[in-house]
Amino acid sequence: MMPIIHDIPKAELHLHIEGSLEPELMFALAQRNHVQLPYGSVDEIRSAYQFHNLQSFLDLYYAGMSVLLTEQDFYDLTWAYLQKAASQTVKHTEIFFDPQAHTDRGLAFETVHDGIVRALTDAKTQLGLSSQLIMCFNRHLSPESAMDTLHQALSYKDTIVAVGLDSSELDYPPSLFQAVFEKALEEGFLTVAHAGEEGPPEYIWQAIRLLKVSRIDHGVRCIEDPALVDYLAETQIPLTVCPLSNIKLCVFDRMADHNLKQLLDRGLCVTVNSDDPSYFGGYILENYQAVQSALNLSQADLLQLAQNSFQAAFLDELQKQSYLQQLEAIGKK
Ligand SMILES: Nc1ncnc2[nH]cnc12
Ligand SMILES: [Zn+2]
Repeated sequence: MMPIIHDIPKAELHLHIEGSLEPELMFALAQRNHVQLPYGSVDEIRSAYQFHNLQSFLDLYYAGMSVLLTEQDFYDLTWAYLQKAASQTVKHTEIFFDPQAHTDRGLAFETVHDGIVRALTDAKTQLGLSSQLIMCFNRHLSPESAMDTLHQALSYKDTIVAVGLDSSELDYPPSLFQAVFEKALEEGFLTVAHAGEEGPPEYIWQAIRLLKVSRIDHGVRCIEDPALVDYLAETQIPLTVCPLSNIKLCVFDRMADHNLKQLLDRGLCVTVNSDDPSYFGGYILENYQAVQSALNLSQADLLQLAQNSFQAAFLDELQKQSYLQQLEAIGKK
């Protein structure tokens, strides 16, 4: 491995906290909460993680969450991810959570939110790791349910910076959620959306034009529309790309086929992220390593990716500049 991958400061901007639930913790929480899992061992859980598309993953992802019941469970889940991220020199992280996947099981919004935020607060003081929290609407659920969830989030504007859109993409275009996103923007939230992971470039255009997103999550199918690629290069609307996820969910057959390097060379603000690290076989470091070796990335490419991650982050200008200067200094060594 190029040691620089571990050592450079990085921001992670596309991480579903529920997707960082490792089989060991899933097992431990199942016992603690007396939840019956359809697996007999940690190994059995791991071997079930074979996916052929996004939906085949989502089915297991939502089932795995059944072990998360208390505020302490959400704290433990988040704390485990934050420790791992800090150990890989992640300095800033922007975490997605899926409130509807929990409130639909009868948990209180507050239970989920408070456990996550308590861990984020501890990470700032104990690990020197800063963060933001992004609340995702599940697009397989109705726009009415999303609006209801937005109303619940209005009391948490101090801790939730943005709203996002995730879950099954095909047949659920961003346009369905235009009214919810308009209301979120009016209330002062930033917006992001998963688009162009499995869905067509048109969904990326809709996310930009109708949902007024600050970033596109995934976005790799933009390459099919040259005008869109030009637009993304010109506006520098970032893409939070998740290489190992894309291979596990068969968006690309092999890492050597991934278009990250093409997009980077075209001048897009591409970032590298882990998406659901427990399910896809690696955290941010393993994602950087995988693209570096499969696509022959240079040290300059790696520094550009790290620089993009801070450029694309919801950080204030001063903090951004401080990380960008650190990266510039490493580049000059
Ligand atoms: N890769 C992904 N795409 C859409 N929704 C998700 N939820 C968790 N991971 C996701
Ligand atoms: Zn995602």
